[in-house]
Amino acid sequence: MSRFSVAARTARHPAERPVGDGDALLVAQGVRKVYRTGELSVLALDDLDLTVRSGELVAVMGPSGSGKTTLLNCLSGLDEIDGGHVLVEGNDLFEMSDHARTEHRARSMGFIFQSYNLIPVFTAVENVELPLLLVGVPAEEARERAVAMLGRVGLAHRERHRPNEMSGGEQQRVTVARALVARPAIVWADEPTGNLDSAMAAQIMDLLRQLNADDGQTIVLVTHDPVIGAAASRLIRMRDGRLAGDSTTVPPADAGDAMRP
Ligand SMILES: Nc1ncnc2c1ncn2[C@@H]1O[C@H](COP(=O)(O)OP(=O)(O)OP(=O)(O)O)[C@@H](O)[C@H]1O
Repeated sequence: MSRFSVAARTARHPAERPVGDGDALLVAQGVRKVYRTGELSVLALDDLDLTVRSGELVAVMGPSGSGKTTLLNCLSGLDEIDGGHVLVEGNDLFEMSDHARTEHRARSMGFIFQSYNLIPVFTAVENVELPLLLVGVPAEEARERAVAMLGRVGLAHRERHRPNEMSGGEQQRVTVARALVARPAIVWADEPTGNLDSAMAAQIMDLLRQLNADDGQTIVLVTHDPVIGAAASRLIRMRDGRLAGDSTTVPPADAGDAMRP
């Protein structure tokens, strides 16, 4: 077991949301997305159906241009769709006003991007507490929860560091802490290990696996890396805007360790 796994276990929070009961958390039905540029149009999602259950760790793979990032952006409500429905915890994202969708996203979703997207003038703990402050958690409680979350990702000693004072792997662990601190229903990650070397990538995936296993945190991640994909509990393959494969596996408990060079 890695030191991150130990930290995650020993500093565990009580779950604030019932998890892992196999209920459908997200249901996408007949989702279509068309990009139009002048006369050209690209059908990026083609009548796509997908159900994600509470507690799943889903990897989305597929060739470049197959629609992985579009799927993430549309199913999280970051981008508009051209047809179909996306229900998150029973709420149809695209029947809400833009304002309501933004609020719903802030309360029920966390995001991890390849490029970290941390606020450069904020310290690690200020970055992590931000999602809590945005949904009205009192400052003192937000700070306590952010500090605890940084401990869980193995960064207690970096609390007061700014992003440019941390390694890429450390910055990505801060973004993991920021994405999970509010215990969102679902965390979306687009190439979360894309900027990291293989050892750092393995640490981040190990951390995500541990948070998924300990808290039942639902995570959907897009990756090009077959090693990362194999460490997920469910692997979805995309081709031409459609699902081309969907397999559920139970990776061995030490899959994270096996990824390490
Ligand atoms: N903003 C956009 N405007 C026009 N076309 C777009 C836009 N974004 C994506 N596309 C097109 O939509 C299709 C799906 O793109 P998407 O980025 O979702 O694929 P992807 O599988 O994530 O690719 P990659 O692995 O290269 O990141 C591609 O044909 C792409 O060229």
